[in-house]
Amino acid sequence: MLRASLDALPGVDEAGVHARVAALATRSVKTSAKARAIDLAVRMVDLTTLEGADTPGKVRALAAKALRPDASAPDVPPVAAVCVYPDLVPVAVRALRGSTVGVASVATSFPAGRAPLEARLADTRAAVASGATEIDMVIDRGAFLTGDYRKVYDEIVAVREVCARSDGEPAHLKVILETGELAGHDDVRRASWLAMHAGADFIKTSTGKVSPAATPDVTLVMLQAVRDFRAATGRQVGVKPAGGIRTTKDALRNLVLVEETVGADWLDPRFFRLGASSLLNDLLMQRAKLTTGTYSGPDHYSAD
Ligand SMILES: O=C[C@H](O)COP(=O)(O)O
Repeated sequence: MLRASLDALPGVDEAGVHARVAALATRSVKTSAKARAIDLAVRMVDLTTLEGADTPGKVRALAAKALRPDASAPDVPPVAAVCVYPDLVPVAVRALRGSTVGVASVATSFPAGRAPLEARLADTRAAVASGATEIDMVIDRGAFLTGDYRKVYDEIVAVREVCARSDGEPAHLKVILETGELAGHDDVRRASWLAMHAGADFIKTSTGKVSPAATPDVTLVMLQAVRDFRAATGRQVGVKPAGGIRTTKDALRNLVLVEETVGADWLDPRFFRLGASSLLNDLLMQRAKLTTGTYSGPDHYSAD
């Protein structure tokens, strides 16, 4: 049944996707709309640190930046969430308590996911128990590539179950497809539908540890999937490109893709996020340039 419905999906017109992305890349955002677009992009950032060398101090600094991205411009909005490894969730939760900024955690033995399911569920439970409000899980790409869609589906359902929180509001589940390891756009479409059928709140392109990561082509295919999934089921699923998004130009290009593919309903941090470790300062620099006419050097901002 699951396989039949995934096999029934039409193939992706790769050349058509590429041409559409190229056409949209020539769209410029008018200066009058640019400031608003940059602020929206800031509100959509999942400010990420996923390094073996991460420390509580680094996460506290990141949380401070998430709350007030630019110390010299209090009107810059906070970001959507900080994204950290599970062991650093308690630090982020303490630093962000009482704010609107979420705490996302990459559970399920990120980034490879190569651990027994029980270990991946325990990883997720621990992150949720520590207060994570969002879980970014990886799918089993090995199972997906060998066609074992049922296994991938069942594991997403199982992770979703342990996202339940004692306060009644389940942690939002973002399902990372790691598109750079899939076999092509047809796979991206199939994996998107599989994840959405299994209950994903968001589908996310990449871990940021594999190249290519969030290419505009892949993001477009995933946007088409969430659009068609809502038309078929009535449920609106979010999209999170992540990995390699570094510049304001990249961010605004993503917003154009959203507007032109799925429309204004997705131009909201509840339905579109930008997973990035080094984007925020460029957004702040471009924003300051619009207001003051000059660039502040990178030293003006604390590290992303
Ligand atoms: O989930 C987010 C990604 O790990 C961020 O990747 P990046 O370091 O290339 O921005």
